[in-house]
Amino acid sequence: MKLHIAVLPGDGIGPEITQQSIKVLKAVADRFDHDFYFENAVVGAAAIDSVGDPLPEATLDLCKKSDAVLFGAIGHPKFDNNPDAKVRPEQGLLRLRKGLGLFANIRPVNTYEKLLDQSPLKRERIAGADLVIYRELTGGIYFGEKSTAEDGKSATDTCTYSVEEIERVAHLAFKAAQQRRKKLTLVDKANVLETSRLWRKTVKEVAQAYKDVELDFLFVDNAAMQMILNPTQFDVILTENMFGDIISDEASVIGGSIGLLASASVGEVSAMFEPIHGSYPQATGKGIANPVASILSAAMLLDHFSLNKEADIVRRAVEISIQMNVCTQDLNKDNHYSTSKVGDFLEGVISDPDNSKINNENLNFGQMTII
Ligand SMILES: NC(=O)C1=CN([C@@H]2O[C@H](COP(=O)(O)OP(=O)(O)OC[C@H]3O[C@@H](n4cnc5c(N)ncnc54)[C@H](O)[C@@H]3O)[C@@H](O)[C@H]2O)C=CC1
Ligand SMILES: CC(C)CC(=O)C(=O)O
Ligand SMILES: [Mg+2]
Repeated sequence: MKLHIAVLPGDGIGPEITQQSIKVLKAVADRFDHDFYFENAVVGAAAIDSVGDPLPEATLDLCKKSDAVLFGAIGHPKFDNNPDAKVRPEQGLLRLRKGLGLFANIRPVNTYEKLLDQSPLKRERIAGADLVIYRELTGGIYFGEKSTAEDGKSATDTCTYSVEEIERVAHLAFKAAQQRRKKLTLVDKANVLETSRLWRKTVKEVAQAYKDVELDFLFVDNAAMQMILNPTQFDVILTENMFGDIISDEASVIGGSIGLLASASVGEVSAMFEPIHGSYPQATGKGIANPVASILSAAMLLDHFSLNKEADIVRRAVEISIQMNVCTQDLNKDNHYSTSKVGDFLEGVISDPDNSKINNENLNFGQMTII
């Protein structure tokens, strides 16, 4: 398959983790005879520094004409520490999501046996957790009108949702639930927010077309608690933009590190693949950032184009690296590997024509024979 992939490394650890995903995708392309073409563009603080705009037109154009976008992360402390800055890196990401119509952000959360004791949560609470968050991505309070009073003494952000915005992401979430354990939990704050009441009403109506899916509801404050107390109760979580942003970072604690959590942002036309974490500025250039969230996002890219065998191999390689402790310091304190060494290892596993590691029973996971 021929794929043109726009690469937007962004800021902080963005470039170093994205580089590992490209290594992995190139290894996949070599092994399976695909033609993947990569073209870079600037976004975020890097784009503000170079052209004064966090999402230059050329970047958006490249993304629009590419088959997919691989996104790193944006954000820089010089903006985080300056509330008066009018032009900000995060605007680049929000405009990109809006400009590409990426209304659904899909964030899978699972556990690895080897890491069950790495989580601050007890093994028995998290073992078997396997959920996916469908986060609405182009509406809600992040995109509503904002203002600050002239005297600087008050500020406003508005949260707006339309039925259509809710319906389109809800359909995707219900379809995902049908392919999984057939349970969908809507997370909202319908006891307080008008928009949440619209979500409940609309999602109940959408549910009529998915009678095989059990629908339940949780207020977001309770959901935040349940995520930690009993994450195995969840299958598909559907929620609005800001709640999804928050509970997915929280959910990353289950797996052991936010450096493992991947996502796909999809719309009618475009698709972008991005780790859920940010630019982790403290780690920039130190080789300590976990590249796996980005690499698993690349696996979601492969799935998006129905390259499921290829995506499985990438996920399998990640399992092997975790099983063999080939991990960055967030997961392996004593004997950690650098960001690029983890990438090299995964590239090696994927490139091995004999699948010696992939098919090695001693590595102790379910059988998967790659032909
Ligand atoms: N999608 C994006 O580009 C996002 C950008 N941001 C931006 O990133 C900057 C930093 O924000 P923070 O709140 O510190 O969030 P962050 O996600 O960058 O980092 C929070 C913590 O998570 C851990 N972490 C994150 N990525 C990791 C990785 N790959 N490997 C190992 N550990 C990792 C680190 O302990 C870090 O201190 C800000 O400017 C923020 O606006 C934040 C979230 C998402
Ligand atoms: C700019 C932020 C909305 C990015 C973020 O935290 C996310 O998408 O998870
Ligand atoms: Mg976030």
